[in-house]
Amino acid sequence: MTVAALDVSTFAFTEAAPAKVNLYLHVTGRRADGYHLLDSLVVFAGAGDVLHYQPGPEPLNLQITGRFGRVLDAAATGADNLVLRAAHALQGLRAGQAQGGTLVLEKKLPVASGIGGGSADAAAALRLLDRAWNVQASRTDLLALAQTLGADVPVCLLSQTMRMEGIGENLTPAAHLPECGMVLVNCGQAVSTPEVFRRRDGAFLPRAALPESWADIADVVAFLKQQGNSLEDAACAVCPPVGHVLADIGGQEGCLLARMSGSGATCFGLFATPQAARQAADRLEDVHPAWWVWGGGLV
Ligand SMILES: C[C@@](CO)(OP(=O)(O)O)[C@H](O)COP(=O)(O)OP(=O)(O)OC[C@H]1O[C@@H](n2ccc(N)nc2=O)[C@H](O)[C@@H]1O
Ligand SMILES: Nc1ncnc2c1ncn2[C@@H]1O[C@H](COP(=O)(O)OP(=O)(O)O)[C@@H](O)[C@H]1O
Repeated sequence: MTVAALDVSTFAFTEAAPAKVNLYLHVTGRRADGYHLLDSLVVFAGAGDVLHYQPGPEPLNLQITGRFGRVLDAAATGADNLVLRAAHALQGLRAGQAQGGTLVLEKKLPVASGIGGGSADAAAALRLLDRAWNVQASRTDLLALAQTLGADVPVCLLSQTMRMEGIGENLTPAAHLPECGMVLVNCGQAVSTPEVFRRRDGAFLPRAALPESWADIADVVAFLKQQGNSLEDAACAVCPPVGHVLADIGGQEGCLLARMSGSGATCFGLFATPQAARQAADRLEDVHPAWWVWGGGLV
């Protein structure tokens, strides 16, 4: 249900759900069940959905607003929504903790776009409701719950720079990036993750030799240029506009690196400063008003 009338500024609890960005993503192998093993450096952008919660006597319900709320309505409504699935999973962790109230999800991130919007929403719901319901679940319990909700939910629960391996369950802290800017661009075409994995070909890539610290953003970019996104070619085949998006980001003044995130179609550009990224985003938005474009800093 998309509702515009609720005044979320009066809601007691708010939680950000930042976009996940895979700075590099190597498919390193394949499990017996067909899932692909990954090695990825994951960061979180200042862009994101926002989740609000007001406890109340009514049964727990979710309303969705925002630019992409309507898209999500068609794709995942009611109890299937990752926010409600996360809420119910958390209730299951502590019998007797069930509470009612209204959740409002401001859906600002494009759906099925490689930046983990649904995973970020689920993770935000776990953080928010753990606090609101005073569940006080341990980090281990929350991470285990997160894993049952999706491969990217554990990293989104932490929402900090991490190296992600396995299919998302192996997380190790990674050095924070030096101050830099990021542009995110999505052409508006949803991309199917299973199809992109199915179309991927080529050799498995090795695990990257990730440094323990960065001197500056040039150091980060030099490292990232030695890596790649193993799913980029497949995503370009499924969704040819990805190639144009990459060229347009890469052609922006000050762009240090342009690459696709996750299984696409969202692509990112790295810049020296958040201001340079915002300026590039403004220019891209002028030329492509139908695209979703964001520019700013990292979390
Ligand atoms: C590629 C990544 C990288 O962060 O990001 P997104 O593109 O989703 O943002 C994730 O690993 C996405 O993981 P997840 O969110 O679980 O993918 P799902 O949509 O549930 O997976 C759909 C299907 O893709 C294939 N799949 C997915 C993940 C994986 N490591 N190997 C796979 O082979 C499987 O066929 C799976 O059934
Ligand atoms: N709250 C939610 N936000 C986004 N997608 C959701 C949500 N709940 C369920 N979904 C479903 O999860 C799928 C993956 O969406 P999303 O996380 O945006 O993809 P990606 O990780 O590729 O960016 C979508 O097709 C959508 O149907």
